[in-house]
Amino acid sequence: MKHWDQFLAPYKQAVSELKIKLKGMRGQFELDSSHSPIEFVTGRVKPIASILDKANQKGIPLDKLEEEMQDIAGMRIMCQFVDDIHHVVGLLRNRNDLEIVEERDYISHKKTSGYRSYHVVIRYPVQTIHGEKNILAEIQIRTLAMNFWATIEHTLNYKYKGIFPADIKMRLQSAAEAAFRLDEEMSLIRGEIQEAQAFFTRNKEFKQEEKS
Ligand SMILES: Nc1nc2c(ncn2[C@@H]2O[C@H](COP(=O)(O)OP(=O)(O)OP(=O)(O)O)[C@@H](O)[C@H]2O)c(=O)[nH]1
Ligand SMILES: Nc1ncnc2c1ncn2[C@@H]1O[C@H](COP(=O)(O)OP(=O)(O)OP(=O)(O)O)[C@@H](O)[C@H]1O
Repeated sequence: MKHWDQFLAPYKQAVSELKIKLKGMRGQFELDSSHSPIEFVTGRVKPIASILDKANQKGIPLDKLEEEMQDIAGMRIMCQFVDDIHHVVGLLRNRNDLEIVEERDYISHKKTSGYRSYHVVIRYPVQTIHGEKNILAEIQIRTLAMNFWATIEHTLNYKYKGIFPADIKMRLQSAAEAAFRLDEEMSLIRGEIQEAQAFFTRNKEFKQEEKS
């Protein structure tokens, strides 16, 4: 158990730091009074049982986890619009506190399940009392609609242990297309939505100023 605590410590540190940094980006857009491509951010360290399951399924030896399991530290960035995803990827590419080692575009190339997201694998340096340690982390970037679909599908996956009955599989695929059409529709009225959001923000600030 102490061994796992030691092994996972840099991953925990990376997730905490990345949460602060990525949430900080949203705050910076707010300060600039410009549309934030980041709606919200979550992160997690992969549960030990899930690490062991995945290592077993993929034939990864436990002494090769650091190099071969890319999602022990995982972040998720949720965006309002599909275009925001590309904006976020651009922001990540420009950072010099992390290095992008791989990008997987499951938006242009959706998975057969219907899954859509943009995945970026990064190498991230964690400062420890024993010096710098580079770890791999996975950042999944998706719209709110893609996240809704993926969350529901993930839950059902647990229930059916990955083997969906044919009708559920079909419904999930058609729900994924409906979620994507929703993203496309929202993109068409993006200007209107952002104008309304800017109006609400100004109004809120004005009311707060009036109170103080
Ligand atoms: N809900 C849902 N999530 C998915 C699906 N496919 C990938 N993901 C998410 O993306 C992660 C893995 O992304 P991939 O790029 O497929 O990584 P991989 O190493 O090729 O495949 P995994 O063995 O699934 O990790 C998973 O751990 C999930 O969080 C899917 O069909 N449904
Ligand atoms: N990159 C990530 N950022 C935030 N949360 C994540 C990320 N990847 C997975 N999660 C969530 O963490 C929880 C546990 O993750 P776990 O690694 O067991 O799931 P998984 O993504 O299905 O993994 P696997 O690739 O092993 O199938 C789930 O609720 C999952 O949705």
